[in-house]
Amino acid sequence: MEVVASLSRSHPFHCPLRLRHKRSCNISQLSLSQFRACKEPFVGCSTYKQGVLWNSSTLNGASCIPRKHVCVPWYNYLQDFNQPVVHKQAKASRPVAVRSELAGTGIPDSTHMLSDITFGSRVRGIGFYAVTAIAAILLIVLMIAQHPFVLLFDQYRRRAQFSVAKIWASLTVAPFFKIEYERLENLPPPDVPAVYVSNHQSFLDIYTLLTLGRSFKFISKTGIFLFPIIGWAMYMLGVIPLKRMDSRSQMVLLVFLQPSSFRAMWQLTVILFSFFCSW
Ligand SMILES: CCCCCCCCCCCCCCCC(=O)OC[C@@H](O)COP(=O)(O)O
Repeated sequence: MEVVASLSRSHPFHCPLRLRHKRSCNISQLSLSQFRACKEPFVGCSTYKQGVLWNSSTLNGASCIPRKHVCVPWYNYLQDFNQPVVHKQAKASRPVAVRSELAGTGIPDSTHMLSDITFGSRVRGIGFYAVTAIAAILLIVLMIAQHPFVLLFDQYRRRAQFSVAKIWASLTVAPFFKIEYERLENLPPPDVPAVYVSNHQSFLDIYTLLTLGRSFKFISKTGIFLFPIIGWAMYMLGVIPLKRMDSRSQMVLLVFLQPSSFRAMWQLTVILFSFFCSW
């Protein structure tokens, strides 16, 4: 997993985080762009052209898949926070190589065939989901119990809930992956408002980010809130819902990202996933 951080549009710097599989050298890449929106309000995206595919059947290894558009830069949306510019660029294509591959219609040399999925990989995939489900079922009780107190004493940052989420993510990841953090010191302090953009090459970036133990305000598509337990946890964590194709919902998000908005006042850190850039 790799993080790209930038404090200004002209002077980006890199602070990679790597998420390695214990048995292989495959790396799940994630890139984030971080900006102190209070000083220079803009949001950016990664320029990575390689996607990394993970699913329950391929936990034994990641398959790099080419992506035509990792994201469309958000600069055009947010050049002026007071007057957001409507992006006229053609809609970027969605990364559908995963589905194509499973349907046997993927890019020929991009991924392995279904027949390559070993029994061991299947077992590991099932094990991963079993561990994450059991951990979630146990920990959601704790989250529900402490939620009234969280709302009373820490309504905005919800640190206690993020601590539980960190435990959940750590318990899930530990048996299957070894997370190596590099240049973590380049990240701003937790109480500095910032916007991070993840290229969301796999769902593992969520686990990895949660292990940092920071009170991120994730942006999520609304459909995920419907998942039992995970959706409840997201609600209690204060995850911000976004209807991707709904212009009103998009505008609400843009207002939320303004430096003068509540985000800056609350000293929050926002996580955006880059697929939101390719509406
Ligand atoms: C005790 C249990 C604790 C559980 C904690 C759960 C914390 C979840 C953190 C919220 C992260 C939500 C991020 C969702 C991002 C998102 O919206 O992903 C959608 C993408 O995939 C692509 O969707 P699609 O293009 O439709 O395939």
